[in-house]
Amino acid sequence: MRLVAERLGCRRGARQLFERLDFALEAGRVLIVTGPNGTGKSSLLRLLAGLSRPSAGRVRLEGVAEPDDFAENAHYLGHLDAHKAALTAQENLAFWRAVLGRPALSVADALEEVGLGGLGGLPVAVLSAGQKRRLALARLLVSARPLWLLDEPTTALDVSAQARFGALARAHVAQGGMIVAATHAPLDFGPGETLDLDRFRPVRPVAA
Ligand SMILES: Nc1ncnc2c1ncn2[C@@H]1O[C@H](COP(=O)(O)OP(=O)(O)OP(=O)(O)O)[C@@H](O)[C@H]1O
Repeated sequence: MRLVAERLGCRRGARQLFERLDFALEAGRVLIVTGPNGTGKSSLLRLLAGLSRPSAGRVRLEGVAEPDDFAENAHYLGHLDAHKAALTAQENLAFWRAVLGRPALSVADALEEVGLGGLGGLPVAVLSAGQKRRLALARLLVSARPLWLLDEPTTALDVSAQARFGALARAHVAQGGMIVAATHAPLDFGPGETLDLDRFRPVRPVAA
């Protein structure tokens, strides 16, 4: 499996954020996307997830049965955790496991993996910010999807949760998964490259 971006451009409102972006990500590799605030890291991830359209170029996933069906092969984890506050952690995760399909870990095992074993019966409303983030990350584990698109995945995580998630991410990559992660933090998710989005800002003509 291979994720390929060709001559990608992204416009938000009146601004061209980046253009002429090419990359190819192979199975078992990681792409860390960096750049100052506002360069378009989240916009790139949304674009890869199919939540918005590029202003130019295209993205494709090679080596899958339905090449255009990105959604079936990708997990997108944005800034928002997408939990129902009134439901318990277990109920939220069971919902996502049923909706996402391709079941992987059980709800109980996924909660254990992210260090939430014992808290599954609590309503999400009473969880701390870091616990909510851990629950969002557990979603990656209940449904098997090769491509993880992660926007600042370690926000609000304490040092041990960061290490724990780093190990889960490296295991995913070691099994042939792929990760594209936007981050300001140094993340070790396995072998791969760093993409500095700042290098793809549009070049403005110099005034005469
Ligand atoms: N819906 C929108 N309409 C207009 N402009 C937008 C929209 N969404 C984002 N932008 C602008 O696009 C730019 C890039 O935003 P984006 O969130 O992709 O940056 P980022 O690199 O992820 O930033 P950060 O490091 O702060 O998370 C920002 O200037 C933002 O204001």
